[in-house]
Amino acid sequence: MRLIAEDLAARRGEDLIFSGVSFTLAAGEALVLIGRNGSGKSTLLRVVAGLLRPEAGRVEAVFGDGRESRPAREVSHYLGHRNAMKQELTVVENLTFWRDFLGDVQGGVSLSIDEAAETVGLGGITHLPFGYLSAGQQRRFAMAKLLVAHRPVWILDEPTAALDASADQMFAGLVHTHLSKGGIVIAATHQPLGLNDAKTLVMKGFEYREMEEMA
Ligand SMILES: Nc1ncnc2c1ncn2[C@@H]1O[C@H](COP(=O)(O)OP(=O)(O)OP(=O)(O)O)[C@@H](O)[C@H]1O
Repeated sequence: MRLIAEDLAARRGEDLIFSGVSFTLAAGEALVLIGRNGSGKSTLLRVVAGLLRPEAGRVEAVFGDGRESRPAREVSHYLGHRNAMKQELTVVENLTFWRDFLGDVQGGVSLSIDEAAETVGLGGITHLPFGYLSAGQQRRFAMAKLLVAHRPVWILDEPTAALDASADQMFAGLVHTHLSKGGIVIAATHQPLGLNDAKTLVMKGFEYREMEEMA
């Protein structure tokens, strides 16, 4: 499978944030978005995830010889700044919802909720309401969401912001395993996350580009 973005443009409110963004990622490849605050990294990730309609262009998952394609959002996990979990529900209830809602794509194999909890280092507390957990524990369970439903594309927006070094290391391991199995990762991150061989895309933001042209 390949992830292909062609000539994407996106608008927030009145402002065109970027245009002409294209990239191709093959199985096992990662793309890291680089750019100052407000340059459009989160906006691009939300477009790829299908959470924001592009102003122009398209982003698709293309299979085999290219005759079959699906919108990228149908094969993607999105881990944004927020955890996307209900505070009142237990961890098991939250992860069960995501497992059933997202399902496994492409005959992939996912982990059970207990296995995923063990993998993020938090086996044994999945019966607790999500809201009872520490911020770091909550983030680790948000990462477990990536494991309970198999989706080949992981879209990650600052996934380890505010986490301790061991959580960084744990998550880098998850990313590495995902890529080694032929997964695709597109991320905005200031942590290395084991993405040393990743492709990079520099986001400049529209105002910045206009200023550069004027200078
Ligand atoms: N909901 C929104 N409505 C209007 N403008 C928005 C909205 N969200 C973001 N923007 C604007 O879009 C631009 C790009 O924001 P975006 O969050 O994509 O940047 P970023 O590169 O991810 O920044 P950061 O590194 O700070 O997370 C910014 O100028 C921001 O003010």
